[in-house]
Amino acid sequence: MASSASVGASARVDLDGNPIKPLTICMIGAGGFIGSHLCEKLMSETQHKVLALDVYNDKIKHLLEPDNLPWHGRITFHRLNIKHDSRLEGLIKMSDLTINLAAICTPADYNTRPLDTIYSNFIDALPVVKYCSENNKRLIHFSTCEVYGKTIGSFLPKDSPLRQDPAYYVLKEDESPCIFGSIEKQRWSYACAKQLIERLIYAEGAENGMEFTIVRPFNWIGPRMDFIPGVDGPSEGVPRVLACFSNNLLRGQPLKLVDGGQSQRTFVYIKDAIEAVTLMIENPARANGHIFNVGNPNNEVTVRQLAEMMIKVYSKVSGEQPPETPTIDVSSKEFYGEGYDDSDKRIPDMTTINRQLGWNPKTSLWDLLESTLTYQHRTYAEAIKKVIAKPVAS
Ligand SMILES: NC(=O)c1ccc[n+]([C@@H]2O[C@H](COP(=O)([O-])OP(=O)(O)OC[C@H]3O[C@@H](n4cnc5c(N)ncnc54)[C@H](O)[C@@H]3O)[C@@H](O)[C@H]2O)c1
Ligand SMILES: O=c1ccn([C@@H]2O[C@H](COP(=O)(O)OP(=O)(O)O[C@H]3OC[C@@H](O)[C@H](O)[C@H]3O)[C@@H](O)[C@H]2O)c(=O)[nH]1
Repeated sequence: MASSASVGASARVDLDGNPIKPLTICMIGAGGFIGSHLCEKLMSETQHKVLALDVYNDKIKHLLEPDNLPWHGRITFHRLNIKHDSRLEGLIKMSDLTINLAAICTPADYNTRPLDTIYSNFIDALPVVKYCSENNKRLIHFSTCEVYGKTIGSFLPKDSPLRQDPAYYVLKEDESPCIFGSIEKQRWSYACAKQLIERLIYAEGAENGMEFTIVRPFNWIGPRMDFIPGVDGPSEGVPRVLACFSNNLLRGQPLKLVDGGQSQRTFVYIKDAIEAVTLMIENPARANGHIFNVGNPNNEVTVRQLAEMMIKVYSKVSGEQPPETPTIDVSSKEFYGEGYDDSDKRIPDMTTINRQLGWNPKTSLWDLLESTLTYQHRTYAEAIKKVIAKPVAS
């Protein structure tokens, strides 16, 4: 099987050996964490054109300027909010493929801004699906591993041996149920909105023949994820865990473990995950009609173990001593507020993506943290020193 990434740009072939035709891709949410890495990959390794739509472009500025970049003319930025912009349909019509990444996707928002979360993840995605269906355009939609919610095993007694049986916790696209908490646990507003848009896309495929692929990312992490509060984001903002812990490390503060850091996650390096998305883009016959878990089942840790590893790696890359009190426990109510709840464990089943696209992640958790924290230190350490030195206005 020929790898699409291993051959030169001029002679690139898909997984079945057919030459890859250059596509025009309408990428919505291109200015975010995943979008910025996908744009980088598409510009440096392929001949595809990208219409990059977002309200911000800070994370892709290096791809847009200056004019003499080798991919000049293949990427154009369109500053627009898909909630209310009549240009959206035209841009989808001009493209061969639409990729929708736009979303509110930070857990601190799910229980505190549930309306914005539901609108962003369901209502705002509706016109994108409609325009793709009506205009016979292919759609790659970004959903989430959160649609699985909690594992079946989490409902078994604590000492049940069945908890060790993968049948009770491995998450399979075509078999696992979606298990959310009660309505007052507003954490699940995001997962529920994502689930309904998945069902709508699936139904468009079944009833109207729309060509679609749904991606369920399992904690993709790497450089440019979210923001560092008080530097390139609001001081009171709460980003996802990688940026929360990076912020604590940069400031020499203890890392906060929500409810003791007992939840488990599998983390995958963004650059590995982007390889999977590129395969989906360039192998429509293998990707259409499928839902794909994209994660790294070998990189499982509790949040406490993640914190401990990040402390060690940061000390290595920065040359600084770890904080005297490395971690502290905080309750979820104190950290996220009322209505928070959590996924207990997230191991992706890899059968579908292995079979359809032959993809496997490569990077260990230690290695991906080393490159990511090197980036965080290089990008933010000086800025943090300045913020800390600034006298607080009285
Ligand atoms: N990073 C992960 O591990 C992860 C995990 C599961 C799911 N996802 C999903 O992947 C997608 C991308 O995630 P990300 O980590 O890059 O998030 P991100 O927040 O970095 O990127 C989302 C981008 O969408 C843009 N956007 C939001 N609403 C918009 C609107 N109305 N109009 C125009 N642009 C808008 C934002 O400005 C942002 O740049 C999301 O759908 C998210 O739910 C990501
Ligand atoms: O400072 C912190 C931040 C977070 N946490 C914990 O770390 C874990 C991971 O938190 P993240 O912020 O990365 O978010 P989650 O993994 O819960 O959800 C994410 O999963 C997939 C995507 O859809 C979203 O990007 C997001 O919802 C949670 O258990 C959270 O409670 C801490 O213990 N301390």
